[in-house]
Amino acid sequence: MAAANFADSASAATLPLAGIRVIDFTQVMMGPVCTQMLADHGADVIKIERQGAGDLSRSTFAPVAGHDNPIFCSLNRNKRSVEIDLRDAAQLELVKALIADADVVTNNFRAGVMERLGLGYEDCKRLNPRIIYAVGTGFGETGPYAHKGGQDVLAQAMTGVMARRADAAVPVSIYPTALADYTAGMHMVQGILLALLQRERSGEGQKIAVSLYDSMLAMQMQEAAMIMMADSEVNWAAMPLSGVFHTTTGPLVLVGAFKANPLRDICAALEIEDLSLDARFANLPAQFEHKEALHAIFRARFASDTREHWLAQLEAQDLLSAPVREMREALVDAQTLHNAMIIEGRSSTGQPLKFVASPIRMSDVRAGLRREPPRLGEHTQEVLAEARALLEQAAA
Ligand SMILES: CC(C)(COP(=O)(O)OP(=O)(O)OC[C@H]1O[C@@H](n2cnc3c(N)ncnc32)[C@H](O)[C@@H]1OP(=O)(O)O)[C@@H](O)C(=O)NCCC(=O)NCCSC(=O)C(=O)O
Repeated sequence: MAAANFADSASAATLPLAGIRVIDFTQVMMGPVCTQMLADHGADVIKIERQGAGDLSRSTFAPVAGHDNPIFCSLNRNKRSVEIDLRDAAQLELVKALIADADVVTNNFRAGVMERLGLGYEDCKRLNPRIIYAVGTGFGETGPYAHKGGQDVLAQAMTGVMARRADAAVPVSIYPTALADYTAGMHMVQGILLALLQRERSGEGQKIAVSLYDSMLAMQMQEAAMIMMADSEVNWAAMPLSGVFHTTTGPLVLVGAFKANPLRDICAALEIEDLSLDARFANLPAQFEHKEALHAIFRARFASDTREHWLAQLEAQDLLSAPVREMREALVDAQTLHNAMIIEGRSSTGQPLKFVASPIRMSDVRAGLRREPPRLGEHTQEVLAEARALLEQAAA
């Protein structure tokens, strides 16, 4: 039962993916973050879960298990949950009836799992030539690592992302969140939308595949081109006019870039002589060479006053700068609230639900919370009745 403060379900019909049905075999993060984006924007996402345990993220990491686990909740709003034993022939037939009538099938099992279940792309295409079949793996469906279990941190480790984080005091934020899962999940969304568009013209579906590994390589497109085309490493962390600096009231980050003479402007903000006139710091190569001397001057100035003071000074020079802060602060920030980035509801058991909203803003519609994250198997009877009706219809 939906709580009273949920978005009006009638408004779902106005969302861009209204009428699109997704049979969703995904679990943990890469797949669920993709299908939540589809669900937020109006798709009917039917989440197929293992009997008894369900999605691994119902029981991972968080202190609360099951339906109330915030990790699970953050990835599974606006979906229906069905508990199914895919090894049971009768239940598998019902799932196939759903696929025959659906638009999209998604999974992020290890390569080969869906084929062994009789639910590979060729099987699904035979059931429904219009089906769009989206696969997320760790490394690829074939190739030397296809058999390995995939996980976010492994993809970051193997593609150079982790190696880049050599020093915590740098203006690059990498690793300590599920970058690979989120990126690959968003690539999966894009692949599905592209295939939906192409289906408009061709009348046929197709398979799209993404992996954690490829997404991490793609994310580093600039650094990769520098290595392959100029045999040079871009080290954003070492940029001489950027860095994290400590003030009397907390750290700030300064990115001295995208200006004609950022060093002159930094000096103006710090109210010191213009160091860009000093031969040691006159150009970028010289600034690299004497970075330690430059940063010693910056550090001493920043340490002499408050963060608020220095941010105002830097902003007055239109220098890119920001406080370095905890996520707790960002979640209640005026810009976060202004952007409507938090959506709230209350579950049917009375649990407060509070999530980060879809970051995609559309001028005519706004995705919201229509369904609470489902209890395991909450919609089993309802969805199986729909599947039986589809089977009867097909037989008639
Ligand atoms: C996450 C995994 C390592 C989990 O590995 P496993 O738990 O060993 O699962 P597998 O995918 O290998 O296989 C699932 C098995 O469960 C069976 N299975 C699944 N669903 C059902 C149902 N409903 N009924 C019956 N049986 C089922 C399925 O047939 C397979 O059996 P068999 O056929 O007998 O094998 C892997 O799925 C994987 O590499 N996925 C791709 C990359 C990925 O998404 N990684 C997690 C990202 S999240 C992340 O990084 C993070 O949050 O941290």
